[in-house]
Amino acid sequence: MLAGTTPSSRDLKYPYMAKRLACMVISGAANADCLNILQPALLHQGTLIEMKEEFELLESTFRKAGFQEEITTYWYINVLARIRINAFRIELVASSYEDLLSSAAASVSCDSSVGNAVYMLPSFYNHDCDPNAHIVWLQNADAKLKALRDIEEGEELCICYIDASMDADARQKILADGFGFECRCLRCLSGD
Ligand SMILES: C[S@@+](CC[C@H](N)C(=O)[O-])C[C@H]1O[C@@H](n2cnc3c(N)ncnc32)[C@H](O)[C@@H]1O
Repeated sequence: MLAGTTPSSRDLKYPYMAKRLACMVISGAANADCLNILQPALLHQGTLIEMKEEFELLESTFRKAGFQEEITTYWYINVLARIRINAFRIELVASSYEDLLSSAAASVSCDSSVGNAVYMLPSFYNHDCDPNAHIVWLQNADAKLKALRDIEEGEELCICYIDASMDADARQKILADGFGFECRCLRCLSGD
């Protein structure tokens, strides 16, 4: 797991996590290729330019601090592209599992997460606007998978990446803008 407390601006979240990973790689605490197994986000040209500029700043900071150069622009962009669609917002559940989808929707809207992290196995769960499972955090940053209904043997486990209470157009827009895909789940295909 790659974790970090949330910086004040949500926009700073992903570069912040990438910088933490860079420090872990330089110190030998993590392998440089530890996120390579995860699917990367498709990045627009403007985003790539921003990331290159961020990396130049990071590189000059490391150089001033006397670190040998061990990471490259390519590495930095590769990491950010993976963090972008695989990071989870950690929201501790107060006391019960009741009404998990409402709780997830509330946490998305009020930005009350206690941090963000990338988890390897949960990163492989695809999205569904009518999910059969949900990731929860109880006392700490250990992610638990909770079934939301009975699940048939062989049925794919899917979680919802966003607030499922929104209408289909709003959901599609957020998934396209934030995750770079057109949702093809049954609920979206039915227009609900
Ligand atoms: C966190 S990854 C999920 C795991 C990924 N499918 C894999 O094989 O590693 C998120 C990516 O999976 C794909 N994906 C997930 N749910 C989807 C859905 N409902 N419709 C279309 N693509 C989806 C998209 O490419 C999205 O950017």
